[in-house]
Amino acid sequence: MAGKRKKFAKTSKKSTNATTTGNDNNNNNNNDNVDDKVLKKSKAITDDSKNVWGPNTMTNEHPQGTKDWYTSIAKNDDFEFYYKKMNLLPNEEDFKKFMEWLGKPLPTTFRINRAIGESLTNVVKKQLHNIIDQLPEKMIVDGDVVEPPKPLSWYPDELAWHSTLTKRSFRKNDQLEAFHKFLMHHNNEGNLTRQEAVSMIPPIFLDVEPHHLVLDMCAAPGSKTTQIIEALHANRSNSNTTIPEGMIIANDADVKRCYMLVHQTARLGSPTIVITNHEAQIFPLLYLQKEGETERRPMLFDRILADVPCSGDGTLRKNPDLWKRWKARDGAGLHRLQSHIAYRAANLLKVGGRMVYSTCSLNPIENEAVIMELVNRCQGAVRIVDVSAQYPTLIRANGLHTWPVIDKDREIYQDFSQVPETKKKTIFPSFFPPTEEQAQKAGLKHCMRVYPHMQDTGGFFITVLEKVAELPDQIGKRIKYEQEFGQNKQDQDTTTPPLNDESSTTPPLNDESTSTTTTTTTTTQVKEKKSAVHKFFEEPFGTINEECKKDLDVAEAFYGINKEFPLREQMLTRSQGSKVLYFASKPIVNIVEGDRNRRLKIINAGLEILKKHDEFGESKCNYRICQSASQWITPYMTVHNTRTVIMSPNDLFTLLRTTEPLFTQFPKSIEDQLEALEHGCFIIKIDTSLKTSLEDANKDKQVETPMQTDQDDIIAQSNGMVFASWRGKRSIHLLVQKQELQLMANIFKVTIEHRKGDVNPKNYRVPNSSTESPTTESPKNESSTDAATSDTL
Ligand SMILES: C[S@@+](CC[C@H](N)C(=O)[O-])C[C@H]1O[C@@H](n2cnc3c(N)ncnc32)[C@H](O)[C@@H]1O
Repeated sequence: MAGKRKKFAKTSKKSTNATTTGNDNNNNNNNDNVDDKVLKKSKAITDDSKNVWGPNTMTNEHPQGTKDWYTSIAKNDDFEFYYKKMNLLPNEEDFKKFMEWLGKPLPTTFRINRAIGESLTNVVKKQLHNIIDQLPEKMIVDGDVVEPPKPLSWYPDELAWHSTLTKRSFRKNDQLEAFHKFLMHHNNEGNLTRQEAVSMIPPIFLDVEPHHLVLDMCAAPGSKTTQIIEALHANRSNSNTTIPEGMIIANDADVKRCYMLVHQTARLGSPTIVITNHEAQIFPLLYLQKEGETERRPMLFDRILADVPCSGDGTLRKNPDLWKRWKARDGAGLHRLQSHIAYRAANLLKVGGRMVYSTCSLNPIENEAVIMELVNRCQGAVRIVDVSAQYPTLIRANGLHTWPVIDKDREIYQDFSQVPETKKKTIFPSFFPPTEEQAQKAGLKHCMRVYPHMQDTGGFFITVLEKVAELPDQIGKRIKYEQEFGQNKQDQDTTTPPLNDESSTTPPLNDESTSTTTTTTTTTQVKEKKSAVHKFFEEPFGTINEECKKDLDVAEAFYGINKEFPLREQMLTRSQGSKVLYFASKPIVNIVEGDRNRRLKIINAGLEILKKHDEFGESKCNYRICQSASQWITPYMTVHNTRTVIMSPNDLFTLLRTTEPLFTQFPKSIEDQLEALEHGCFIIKIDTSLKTSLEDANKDKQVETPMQTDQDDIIAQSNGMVFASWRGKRSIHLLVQKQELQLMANIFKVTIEHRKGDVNPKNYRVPNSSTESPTTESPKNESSTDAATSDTL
């Protein structure tokens, strides 16, 4: 596969790569309110994303964002009282440091997206090292010593970086200009994702492999989802064109935030993703049909991430406004929802599978208490995994074994018997710590706590769990299922035990309080509640019909797509006769095919691969290739087929510089190929090894050569790039969003020249095969029609 395959699936100029956040869970313990709060928070996240580099609250004009401002705002007596009593850090000095670091601005951290392919990853790393080499070891900005960016020691392959530099420092120090430009440029390009360091931890402990079926239960805005997608594409390299076997379902209860997920993941151009809109605690059981079997069987996941909604006090450095609002009851109010989600995760996990439970909260009621509740409820079927040997340079504290329960009036209870009747509606037995013996038996110390002062980050809680047996209430259901289908045989691979279905899962937690609880949301109430955020209007996905298959026969012949490409088998559509076809990995198609999976509320699945182009005029094939999927299909287009034209980086400059370059603007050999090409869609592939010979060819033709030797790194980025393009009468047009082309032109330092005759380059007119003029022959409004889709660079 071309090393640059992802390069062409980027839609994001300003990524909404906000890091994880807890819910804004003020003043109540009713889980139903989560949704409204989430909506508000979702707005906050969108707004945050505008501020691409530097702490979110930072502006240059306002004292907000200065060190002193942080120190002054970082105060909340209740918070300090609560966590002191919780004995979070028994050593007084450590607790002091913890409080002190919570009052400091959060450094900027970013991740190089591994999914961009090996060669581009190396180019980005090399550029970064070059910039850092030019910086002094220490710089003074605003009287403070600032250091050049450093890789996070614990993150694999130098892919995650940390910098104490902020927007403010960039503006105040000329030496930092190159670094600032690097960040802006690669962030816009989708090569980097800004993400809090601690938020990168859960996915790396999930240990995702390319064939895995993964569920990300609370996924929006999607920074961890993108990490998981990268792991599913881990085999992606220049030489490996294999289409991934695995899949990730990225789910969120908030439909608006699901669209943030669509946007965030579109940049990666992956056929492995499905975005769904369910409450995680009642995520439906899906059914897969294995090869050679006639019946569908319950589908269990290899990996599940439960990055649950939480009170979010681990994000105080990033969201200092939270200091004013922090309340002990915020965490308590989410405990039961978190427990339900964790139990549903355990339910949907394969035996032998791994799940990670995480929060950006420091509160044991949302963390260890939830884990203990899960372990107890699963009666040995789920165990906490000791991962202390993994990522040893990541500094972390052990999970707590004990903690008091403290209410809003600062009353402290050591066990449930001390709780007055009036408070039993809000304080549950599962809030309380286990006995020391139980904690040891469960391995509670293997939970991980990351505190701000340990390595200059936010706070996070992470626990890795493994399912070692079927859950007690799954066993009876499996036997019943096997009897029903006459398959009373043992599954050898442990992957298919039937389990709780949506309707029968997440029964109330097994604590005595459940029956007396009136204010806590039960599963039934959750299901019955039709909140506005759950309205779902998406057209369902389905497989393609016979008529469409006939069209695909034509497309196959037209583009010279070889039989190894699953053109019909891995194709989805939203309605028969729809203009768009989607390419998806096998398990996704399998799910969509199953009638029993109809209740799955799919927002998006796979990626757009073929689109009808009725309005484009003359072509033998009804479908054009979408830019987002061109990286996947191009390696399967036969070399001798004329619908792939190999060009040099010089030709790329010509393509970028001129909105619709004439065939005659290219070297003779390419001009001839373009002349010989039938009208319609084709693929341009950039090959940097053609550089020298085509420079020579350009000389003969006296074509300007914009390439300069000091641009080598940038030029290397173009190797393997593929562009869906349109062959007109005498000129060609890239089927790529206009803004993406502009961005590329910026990267390659090319000024776009609009040729005489480009009346309105933003709004091309429809080409007409009989009357088209060479200067205005491209598809109508190509860029803007695709703007909301993933059909982009
Ligand atoms: C901590 S954030 C997740 C952050 C995300 N994992 C990331 O890394 O970008 C929690 C998410 O849970 C969602 N949420 C809240 N209640 C939920 C529920 N019952 N089921 C599923 N998602 C829920 C919120 O909309 C929010 O997007």
